[in-house]
Amino acid sequence: MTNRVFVITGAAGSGKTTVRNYLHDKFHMTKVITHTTRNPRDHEKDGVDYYFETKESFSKNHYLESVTYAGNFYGSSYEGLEEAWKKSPFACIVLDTAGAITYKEKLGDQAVIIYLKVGDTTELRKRMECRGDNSAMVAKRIQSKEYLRDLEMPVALEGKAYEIVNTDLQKTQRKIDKVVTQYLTEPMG
Ligand SMILES: Nc1ncnc2c1ncn2[C@@H]1O[C@H](COP(=O)(O)OP(=O)(O)OP(=O)(O)O)[C@@H](O)[C@H]1O
Ligand SMILES: Nc1nc2c(ncn2[C@@H]2O[C@H](COP(=O)(O)O)[C@@H](O)[C@H]2O)c(=O)[nH]1
Repeated sequence: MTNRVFVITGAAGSGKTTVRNYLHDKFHMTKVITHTTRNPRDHEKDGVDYYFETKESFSKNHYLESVTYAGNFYGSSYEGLEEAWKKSPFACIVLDTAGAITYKEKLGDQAVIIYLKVGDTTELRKRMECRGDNSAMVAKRIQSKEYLRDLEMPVALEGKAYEIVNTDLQKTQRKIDKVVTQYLTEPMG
């Protein structure tokens, strides 16, 4: 089976992490843990949700791609992806749209991009607040140019990504199942 990485992208609060966890639980995909300099949220653990870094330690890793998002650095390492593929042929990762574009450019068909769409920005804000995000952080995030950019599928991903509207989570899961099944059942190359 060809190694693939399922890249879940979309705006903050659109449900990327929820879908990534579904891919892990249902299809046993290995999660690629990324690196960030932002502070952990209350429930987040180092090495599980992210590798939490200082600016100095962040700069020492070897990244396939890295970005600045709402004033913090984020990056995904080559080693993280290779390690994930040693455990299972299908890996999954959560990235902003800039990272998703880079994955598609660098990995071609090995990167399966799923863009989650939630058009209602009031709903996105509500989801972040319900998740327990600090309200000052939410206010900063929704004013960031990266958040505003990720509200729409980027032109560079048109025709190269699956777009799934994530309002009803059960419907989303069914659509995700259809996408993944195509790759599970493809003939040997
Ligand atoms: N379809 C849905 N309907 C309602 N709530 C949802 C849905 N999908 C996810 N959520 C909830 O919305 C909140 C945000 O989801 P999640 O953390 O997965 O988003 P995210 O895109 O990873 O966000 P971020 O980029 O800010 O980390 C969570 O509390 C999650 O349980
Ligand atoms: N391009 C990358 N984007 C990443 C990476 N790790 C996470 N992210 C995305 O950043 C924003 C903000 O994340 P948050 O956890 O602070 O809400 C979100 O869109 C993530 O998907 C990465 O390594 N590269």
